[in-house]
Amino acid sequence: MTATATATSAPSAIRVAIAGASGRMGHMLIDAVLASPDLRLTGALDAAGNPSLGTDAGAFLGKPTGVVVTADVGQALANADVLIDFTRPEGTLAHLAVAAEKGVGVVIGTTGFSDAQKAQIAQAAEKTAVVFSPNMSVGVNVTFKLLEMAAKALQDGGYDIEIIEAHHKHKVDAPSGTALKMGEVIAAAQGTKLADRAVYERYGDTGARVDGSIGFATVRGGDIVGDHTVLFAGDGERIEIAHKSSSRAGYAKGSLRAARYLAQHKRGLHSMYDVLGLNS
Ligand SMILES: NC(=O)C1=CN([C@@H]2O[C@H](COP(=O)(O)OP(=O)(O)OC[C@H]3O[C@@H](n4cnc5c(N)ncnc54)[C@H](OP(=O)(O)O)[C@@H]3O)[C@@H](O)[C@H]2O)C=CC1
Ligand SMILES: O=C(O)C1=N[C@H](C(=O)O)C[C@H](O)C1
Repeated sequence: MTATATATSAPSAIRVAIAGASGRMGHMLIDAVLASPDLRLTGALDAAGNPSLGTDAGAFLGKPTGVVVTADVGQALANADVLIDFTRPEGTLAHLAVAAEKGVGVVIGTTGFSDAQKAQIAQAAEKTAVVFSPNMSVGVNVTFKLLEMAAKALQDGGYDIEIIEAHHKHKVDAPSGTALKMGEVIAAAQGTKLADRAVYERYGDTGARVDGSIGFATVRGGDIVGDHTVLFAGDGERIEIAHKSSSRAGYAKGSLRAARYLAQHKRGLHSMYDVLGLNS
């Protein structure tokens, strides 16, 4: 989706603030919100020292919005129903703490959280509604479902599982949040835990592959938006389940669906499965 026109928002529009406003996802999200009549951009947040601070959030599109990019979380959330946050874990957690106090819903797209940080998100979701997913695209979430099915069906067939992901050269976390989630989905479908099976590195005299392990391989380069392939390697055959993003539009579109979903919820930790009705 590339939004081309600025829509006039309805009086009842959901008021949306964007964190990471000048980032790759921030720009996609601002463009998408401005093109959605049922949403209104009311806040834009970025890191202290970011060159966009003090400028109009729509300046990069040549579309003034009247919303000025700020590093002040309280100011960015003053008139917001929902915050959409694609920043870094420490930024997201700081924004979430303020949003939880104000009862502002939060869509968290940021990846790279530790287990302790994920527990903080769950705690904040007792006060406000949160959608937390390492991938907002409908296609990736359907891919998770396909992986659940494949992992169950192939469990006793001696298939070795490897997850290969590729992203642009600016990405700072590895493996991607999506790749980790794929590993979790597969492990859970097989009645196990990823932590007991994951192999994140191989180098030198590794020995033979450990049966039942789930291997991860990471590629970084150029402007690759996001590719994920899960390989089930058996005797005499291989199955590959892959998703490839050629644009960030799918992530933005899914995030807006999550924002609309949050406008109907007061608290609780929700996933994109909840938003998309994929739980059954
Ligand atoms: N769930 C999903 O569907 C998707 C998730 N992602 C995830 O979203 C995140 C952002 O990705 P992307 O847009 O490519 O990254 P960018 O680096 O392009 O943008 C991040 C933005 O957040 C700002 N930021 C960084 N640290 C902080 C902080 N501590 N407080 C406030 N703002 C901060 C950056 O400002 P500055 O440049 O000044 O540091 C920048 O404006 C990543 O974790 C990525 O993995 C990405 C795509 C899809
Ligand atoms: O950093 C990115 O770009 C992306 N990050 C997410 C992840 O870590 O899974 C989602 C998507 O793959 C793009």
